[in-house]
Amino acid sequence: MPVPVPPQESSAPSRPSSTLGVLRVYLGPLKWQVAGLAALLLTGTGLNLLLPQLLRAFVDSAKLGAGADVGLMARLAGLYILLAIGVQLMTAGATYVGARVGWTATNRLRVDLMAHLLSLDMREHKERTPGEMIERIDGDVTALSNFFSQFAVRVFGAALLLVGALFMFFREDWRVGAGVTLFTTVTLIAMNRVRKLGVEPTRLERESSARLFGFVEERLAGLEDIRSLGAGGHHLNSFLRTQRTFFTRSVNSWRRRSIVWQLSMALFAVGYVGVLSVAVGLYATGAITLGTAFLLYNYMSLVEEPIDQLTQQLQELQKAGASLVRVGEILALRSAIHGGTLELPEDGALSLAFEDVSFSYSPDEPEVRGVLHGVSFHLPAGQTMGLLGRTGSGKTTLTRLVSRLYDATSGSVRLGGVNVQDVDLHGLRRRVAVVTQDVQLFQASVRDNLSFFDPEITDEEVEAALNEVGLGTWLARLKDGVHTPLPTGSLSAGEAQLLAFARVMLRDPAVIILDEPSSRLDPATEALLTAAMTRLLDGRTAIIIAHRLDTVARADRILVLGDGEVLEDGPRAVLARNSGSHYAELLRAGTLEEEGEGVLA
Ligand SMILES: Nc1ncnc2c1ncn2[C@@H]1O[C@H](COP(=O)(O)OP(=O)(O)OP(=O)(O)O)[C@@H](O)[C@H]1O
Repeated sequence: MPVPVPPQESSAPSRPSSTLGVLRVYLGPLKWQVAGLAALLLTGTGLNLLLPQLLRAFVDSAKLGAGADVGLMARLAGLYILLAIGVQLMTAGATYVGARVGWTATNRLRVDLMAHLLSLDMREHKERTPGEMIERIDGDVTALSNFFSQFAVRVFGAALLLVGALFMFFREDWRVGAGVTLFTTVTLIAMNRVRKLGVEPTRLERESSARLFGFVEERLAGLEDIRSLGAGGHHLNSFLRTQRTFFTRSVNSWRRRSIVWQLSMALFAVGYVGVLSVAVGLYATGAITLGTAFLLYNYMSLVEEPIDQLTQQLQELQKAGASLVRVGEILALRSAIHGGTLELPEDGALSLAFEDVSFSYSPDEPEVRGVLHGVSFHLPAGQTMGLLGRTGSGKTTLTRLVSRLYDATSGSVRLGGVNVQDVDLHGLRRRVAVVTQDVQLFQASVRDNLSFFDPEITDEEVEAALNEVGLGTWLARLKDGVHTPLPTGSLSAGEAQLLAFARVMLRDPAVIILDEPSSRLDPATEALLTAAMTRLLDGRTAIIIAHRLDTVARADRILVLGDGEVLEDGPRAVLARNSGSHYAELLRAGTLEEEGEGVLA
């Protein structure tokens, strides 16, 4: 089984950005299925139009009374049944092929969109909420899927049937044809106008529904806080208000929408009366047979169905159009971060250097002050650097530049002497591991959580990594070992950190960036973490955003950041001896956590 390779900015395949481009790329390879669909629809429509002709022949033969050819009538009835079954089979086939085309095209589009979003750089992600991204991948693509799968079948099929039925009317009598065509045009225009009345109320209803779900999701996520603050009653009241709005908007939108079918029923009642009156009139004058009168009535029902479909689908068509534009916009986004061609060595630690690095989250707005200013340091291979600084001084930002979540606005970041911008991105991210305080766990087995779903990593390797970070006894308690599902939220903060360490162990990176947990852990867990950290950092280059003196004490070097500038950088032992240094001051204060901010300010 091939190992899934995470999408990279540099290797992202070129994806269509225009609306037509999206259609061409995703429907193009399915051209034979689309052709098959058209054939099924055409045949089905043809058969459908033939049925009333058989009915006419049957009625006209029956009218002859005793002289009727019973054999012919039986054959006509048999043929009618066969054709009716044929129509049903064609319709079922067209629905199946349509759905298949729709799902195949949109599944590919969904995968491409997902891969594209994963490959976009952090700047793009910060500009959109995760909810918006989910709406693009799910909501818009589902709208498109409906469009691909149903539009062809419903709209194209309905249009074919309508044109066919009108043609048949003209064939029988051009005056009837002209009358029904006029009726069809007026009905289509009127229903379209009326349908528009429902658009805004429907939008408001959907907005309320989204708000209701958003409300529930947010409150469930913050359940602990809500309970501990005793805010349950307040939130329930807000929930009732949100629900009431949803209800009133739903009723309003239903009322508006119901006008459409009420109008449709009224118009068709008029249409049927008109056609029947004409048919009866023509029959009375002897211009047509009774069978033809039946035929006209039947063709009228073949006009009603497509008009209903067409007006219904028009709204879907508008929705799909808007989705197609939005999907095209997302696919047109290009990551500003591109990988280079150089490969980092596969083994061994690497030195890390910042050379006069400045960085701003908004490089296009010079009036916004950047986060890092002229940062320079050199961390020899295999050494650990303790990174200190008060909140907001730029510590996390500095580490983000190493794995190229962002690129320096000026200056360069070098790994093993090579500018990170010249290195292949996939390779870079494989060699640089980041452990944040906020460990992300997935609804998957322990094994998959550690290996990131890489089947090449064996169970034994996963077990070894867990044992190495001190989670051996925890693992022994699990029912199915590494295959036990790991429910989100089931781990303590310390265990989650240790799992994150085990993940890094499995990857064997050259550089480790570690944002140490700032929350206090119990002494036993701290001891475990410290031991695991020692094993993790052994023989690797590391930056630790340190919150505790213990951790800093293990660092070879110390760098103190203040407002994005290097306040102090040097070997820890030297700084500790220099009583005037920031670091020595911190040591005198006794703890980094409680008093660090005051000292570093
Ligand atoms: N994605 C972002 N977009 C814009 N500004 C950001 C972004 N991330 C951080 N900042 C800003 O950059 C500055 C430095 O943030 P950073 O997270 O690097 O600080 P820090 O030293 O790691 O702080 P802490 O110790 O609280 O984690 C802060 O003013 C912060 O508001």
